[in-house]
Amino acid sequence: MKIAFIGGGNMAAALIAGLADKLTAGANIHVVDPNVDALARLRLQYGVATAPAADAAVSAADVIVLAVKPQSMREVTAQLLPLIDQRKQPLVISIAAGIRSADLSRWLGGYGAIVRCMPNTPALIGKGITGMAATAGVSAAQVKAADDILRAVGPTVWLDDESKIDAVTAVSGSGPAYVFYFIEAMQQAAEEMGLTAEQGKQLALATMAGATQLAEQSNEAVPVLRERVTSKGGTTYAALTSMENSGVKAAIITAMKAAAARGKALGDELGAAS
Ligand SMILES: NC(=O)C1=CN([C@@H]2O[C@H](COP(=O)(O)OP(=O)(O)OC[C@H]3O[C@@H](n4cnc5c(N)ncnc54)[C@H](OP(=O)(O)O)[C@@H]3O)[C@@H](O)[C@H]2O)C=CC1
Ligand SMILES: O=C(O)[C@@H]1CCC=N1
Repeated sequence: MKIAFIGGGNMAAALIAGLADKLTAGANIHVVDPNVDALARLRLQYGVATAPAADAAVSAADVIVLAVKPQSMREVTAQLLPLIDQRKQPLVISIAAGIRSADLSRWLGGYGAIVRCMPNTPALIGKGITGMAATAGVSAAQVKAADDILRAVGPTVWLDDESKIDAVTAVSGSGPAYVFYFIEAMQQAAEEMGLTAEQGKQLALATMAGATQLAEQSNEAVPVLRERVTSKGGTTYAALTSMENSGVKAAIITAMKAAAARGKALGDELGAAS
């Protein structure tokens, strides 16, 4: 399978890391990006082929992964339009937040074979998760190809309705940043209470990983696991009461809804702008 990435930035690099390792030899991956430094890094690390602009290798690809910023997508599809074989209909996978398949299809001359998906950066270490939705013009073989590609970096979750991708974006696409933010807060608190930065980091990371794995492996619901930590009148109760009084849970829910709303707004703005 020949895969062409359009855009070789953060998220493309995370996917390529997983793919180069698991799915296919690096030589079958071609990356297009105007940033020649980024291309040099990808060549060196993963042995992929690269080019500063879309070329014949894109025309020859079985799968084209659109991994540019949502704001660049209109321009990129205009560059790709003359290079894509409309009869062969190679699979187009977009990972961009907000951009809808219907707009991509229109920009690509009424294109049918589009899968929209939302991966996340833990893909870099094969621990990603991706929400996916296929348009009606995607063949069963292409659905499998899309699933194989994204599963090289973690599990996939297929959605019956593309509009749900905005919710996936808010949960798992942006999610790693919330987790890092929480870890940063734990580390800062650790230091303010007299631990070293290294101790704070070690304790916070092990706690995050341990609690997550416990939640995954336990038969009990997450609130039950939380209650198990919370002794009556104890330290956890003091912390959770403080969080509730500060509205932490409500603020997280509001923040995630803001992420989903931003995804929808990007789709509205950039789709309508075409
Ligand atoms: N980062 C994340 O955690 C996630 C990101 N996404 C989505 O992935 C997409 C990429 O995000 P991210 O990797 O973070 O962004 P980056 O800015 O890191 O990567 C985008 C890359 O595309 C390049 N580019 C710009 N114009 C073109 C062009 N015409 N042809 C080819 N390449 C071009 C950019 O070059 P230059 O810098 O020179 O402009 C840049 O290297 C976005 O649409 C985002 O919504 C999805 C899930 C998670
Ligand atoms: O922040 C963003 O817009 C992208 C999409 C999900 C994660 N990063």
